[in-house]
Amino acid sequence: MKITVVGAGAVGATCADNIARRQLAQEVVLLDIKEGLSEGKALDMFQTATLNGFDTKITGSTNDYEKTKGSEVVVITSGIPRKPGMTREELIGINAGIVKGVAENILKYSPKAIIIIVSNPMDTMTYLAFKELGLPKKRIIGMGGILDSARFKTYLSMAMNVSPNDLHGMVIGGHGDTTMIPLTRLATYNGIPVSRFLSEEKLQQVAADTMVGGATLTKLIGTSAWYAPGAAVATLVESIVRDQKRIFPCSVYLNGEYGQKDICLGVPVVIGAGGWEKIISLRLSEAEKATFAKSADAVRTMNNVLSTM
Ligand SMILES: NC(=O)c1ccc[n+]([C@@H]2O[C@H](COP(=O)([O-])OP(=O)(O)OC[C@H]3O[C@@H](n4cnc5c(N)ncnc54)[C@H](O)[C@@H]3O)[C@@H](O)[C@H]2O)c1
Ligand SMILES: O=C(O)C[C@H](O)C(=O)O
Repeated sequence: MKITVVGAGAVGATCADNIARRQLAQEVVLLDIKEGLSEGKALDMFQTATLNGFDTKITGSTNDYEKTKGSEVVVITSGIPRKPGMTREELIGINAGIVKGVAENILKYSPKAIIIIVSNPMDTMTYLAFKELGLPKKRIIGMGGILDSARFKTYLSMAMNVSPNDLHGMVIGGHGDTTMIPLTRLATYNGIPVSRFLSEEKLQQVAADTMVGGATLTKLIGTSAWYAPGAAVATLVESIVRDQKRIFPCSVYLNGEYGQKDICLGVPVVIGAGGWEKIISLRLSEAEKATFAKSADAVRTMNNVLSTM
């Protein structure tokens, strides 16, 4: 198994590190456009092999796609992150060109790869990759909902003072400050609805904190987050590589599901060796359906910007 991570910045490097530590591949290739960056980070990371107990080979590459040849999974993190006060959507002007160019190069050397899109605005970048590459829809997966759900469970655990590992909950819809939908009604504490433990007001606060989770970190750090994003991508990769058939909310191409067509948006999917294998249809309330439709409208507006570029 060979996995390529494009972009050796904060998220890409953390993702490669998590993939190596979990021994998900024989080789991880880290590629970046910046001279020497990926080679340096790959070597530094490989020097942790005897310390962290893995033997995955980590190779750096400065824009040489030949080294990525035959990758079975490719993660695209290349592109600029937002600064405090910005939205993810503001990154479209620069990141669309980067993602398009990178995806085309990847396809030349790894035509059978499952491609994971991380660069923001993620839902629109996933749609762009799907349209440009012409690959089967199940091989294009946008990562955002796994991270947002991890944040949702973290905020729930802080509000309830319980282990996040006993909490289950999902965030669907767009990966944006105003487009994500934390499904508070369906969240449970080991199968028991969390509404039994938190007031509606507290639950709404958890949802609001989750939605601006990325913006909160960007304000604190000065650039966007990487530990949880890198781990979230590795968790997605693990379900593919180990064919685990786990259910995660991911941005996938919808063709009528959830009442939406011709859009990539976060919905629960089964992730296995084939990429996203099946969309799980949730029984949403009328209010949740309306919020999902609104989220789709906002993402579609961003997708329409692509045709003006
Ligand atoms: N989907 C998510 O959940 C999620 C989470 C975190 C970050 N992000 C997004 O991921 C992206 C990367 O974030 P980061 O913090 O790692 O940024 P970063 O600036 O640390 O790293 C980005 C890297 O991409 C490289 N790059 C730029 N153009 C390239 C090209 N054409 N080919 C190869 N490499 C290229 C840069 O040299 C840089 O090293 C941003 O767009 C950010 O918004 C998404
Ligand atoms: O917040 C960002 O801009 C980066 C990423 O999408 C995140 O949610 O951490």
